[in-house]
Amino acid sequence: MKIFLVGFMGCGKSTKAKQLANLLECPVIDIDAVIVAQQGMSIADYFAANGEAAFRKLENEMLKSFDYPETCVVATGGGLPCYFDNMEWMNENGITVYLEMTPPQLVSRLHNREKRPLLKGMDDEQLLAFIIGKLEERNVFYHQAKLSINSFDLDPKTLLEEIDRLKG
Ligand SMILES: Nc1ncnc2c1ncn2[C@@H]1O[C@H](COP(=O)(O)OP(=O)(O)O)[C@@H](O)[C@H]1O
Ligand SMILES: O=C(O)C1=C[C@@H](OP(=O)(O)O)[C@@H](O)[C@H](O)C1
Ligand SMILES: [Mg+2]
Repeated sequence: MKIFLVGFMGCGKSTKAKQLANLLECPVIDIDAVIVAQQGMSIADYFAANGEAAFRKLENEMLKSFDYPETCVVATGGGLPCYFDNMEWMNENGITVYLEMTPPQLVSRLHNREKRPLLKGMDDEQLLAFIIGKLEERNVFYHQAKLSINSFDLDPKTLLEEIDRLKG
């Protein structure tokens, strides 16, 4: 079983992927971390050097070419499901889970904005407006996930139970 976690920046994909993988005793793959390791630079530096379009192409290639173990948990970047046929591909190759949060909940989790090039320099008010607008564009992709669940207070055991229920 491959579990793909999707959702907006700050919803907890990277953190929950590690927790779920711990519970399942399986490997965790964070696509952003794989890109950082392969490119030898941070996501922010990659954006600055090559631009967003190049990053989208790279994450698409990485998503599809990675040699996934049979059982694993995959944390995607917040934009990944919204480009090319990535969402469709994840639905064909595993169980997709949308970790949902309200815009104010997301703002409260996004302290480290310099690490995320799309959020660089924003104050709380600008960030809230940005999130509301971007979610409007992105929700159509995120909602293609097999399971949608609010992740603000979600403990990994409950998340795993919900995923197991889905598998039937
Ligand atoms: N349960 C939690 N309670 C408080 N802060 C959390 C919790 N889970 C994650 N965070 C923090 O929220 C931020 C976003 O989490 P992260 O896993 O990086 O999200 P994503 O990968 O979806 O962008 C990080 O600073 C992380 O430390
Ligand atoms: O939403 C996005 O477009 C992005 C989200 C980031 O990942 P996180 O969602 O883990 O922050 C990272 O891939 C990049 O900064 C772009
Ligand atoms: Mg992440």
